[in-house]
Amino acid sequence: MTDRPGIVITGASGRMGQMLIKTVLASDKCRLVGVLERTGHDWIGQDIGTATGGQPVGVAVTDDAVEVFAKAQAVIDFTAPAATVGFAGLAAQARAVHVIGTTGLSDDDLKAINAAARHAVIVRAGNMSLGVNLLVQLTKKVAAALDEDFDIEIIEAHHNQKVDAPSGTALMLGEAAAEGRGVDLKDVSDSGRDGITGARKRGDIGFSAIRGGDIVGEHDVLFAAAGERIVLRHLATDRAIFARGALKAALWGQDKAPGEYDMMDVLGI
Ligand SMILES: NC(=O)C1=CN([C@@H]2O[C@H](COP(=O)(O)OP(=O)(O)OC[C@H]3O[C@@H](n4cnc5c(N)ncnc54)[C@H](O)[C@@H]3O)[C@@H](O)[C@H]2O)C=CC1
Ligand SMILES: O=C(O)C1=N[C@H](C(=O)O)C[C@H](O)C1
Repeated sequence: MTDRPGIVITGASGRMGQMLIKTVLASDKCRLVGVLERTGHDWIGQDIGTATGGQPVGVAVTDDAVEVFAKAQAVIDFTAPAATVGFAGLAAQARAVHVIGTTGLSDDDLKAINAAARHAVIVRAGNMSLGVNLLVQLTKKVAAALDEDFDIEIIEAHHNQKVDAPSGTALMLGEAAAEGRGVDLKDVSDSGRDGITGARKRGDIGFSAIRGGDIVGEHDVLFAAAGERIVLRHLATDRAIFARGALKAALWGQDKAPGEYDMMDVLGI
């Protein structure tokens, strides 16, 4: 039984942290060997089962990443950019697969993550669900088939606690649309319109973000031309879809060579 990979979950009390812990505990393909929270959090030292209102599971919440990563074959990390960059170095030192779901990463953060991937397997994606990763492929195909008579707009909606915009998923979709069109997203991205913006520039890829209530995550890719519109849509109604994808990535990464991978690699699509 001990050959099942040991998994550490970071951000144990977060929306995704709690869903990931549930998913790992319910799986017969892995073991939960540690859960991490930020220093000063009320749950530090408590059993994660009792902290979440259930029976003890024999895993105490810790704030010591070095100690807990040493027990891990994989670290699944949905936290915040500064935390994730630190964890990338520490997971690489422990030679643990690092599955990164955290979004809002800067170019410098991405460089640091890429450097850590020289020593260990990192799987990173702004969205770990099967549906969104298929939508990314569809977006690339549709964008390649249409010319700039079709304006591309990406509209996303999330809960009122989300701190980054556009969402990681919206950026994945934007990158896919830009790739399909053979352009660099940095040159055509248009987000945060406000005031007298002027007419829409032909060829731009626009982003709009809605924040409200408990929306789990909704993404539309709109191709709008004179006289017709195509809308590609993904609606997430349960965070379990992200947790399932992340666990799949953690298991997939066990026999891979060091490097940075994404969910397309994991799903083989
Ligand atoms: N790639 C994907 O499929 C998905 C990505 N996300 C992303 O995951 C991230 C987290 O989302 P939520 O769970 O909704 O946020 P949340 O705010 O509910 O949870 C984040 C948790 O990380 C903890 N944390 C922050 N710094 C830490 C540190 N240094 N050490 C240990 N723990 C630390 C916080 O205390 C908190 O418990 C966001 O960036 C979000 O966009 C969310 C859902 C799906
Ligand atoms: O913060 C969230 O909740 C989500 N974040 C990811 C993103 O930024 O796209 C994935 C999902 O949409 C939920």
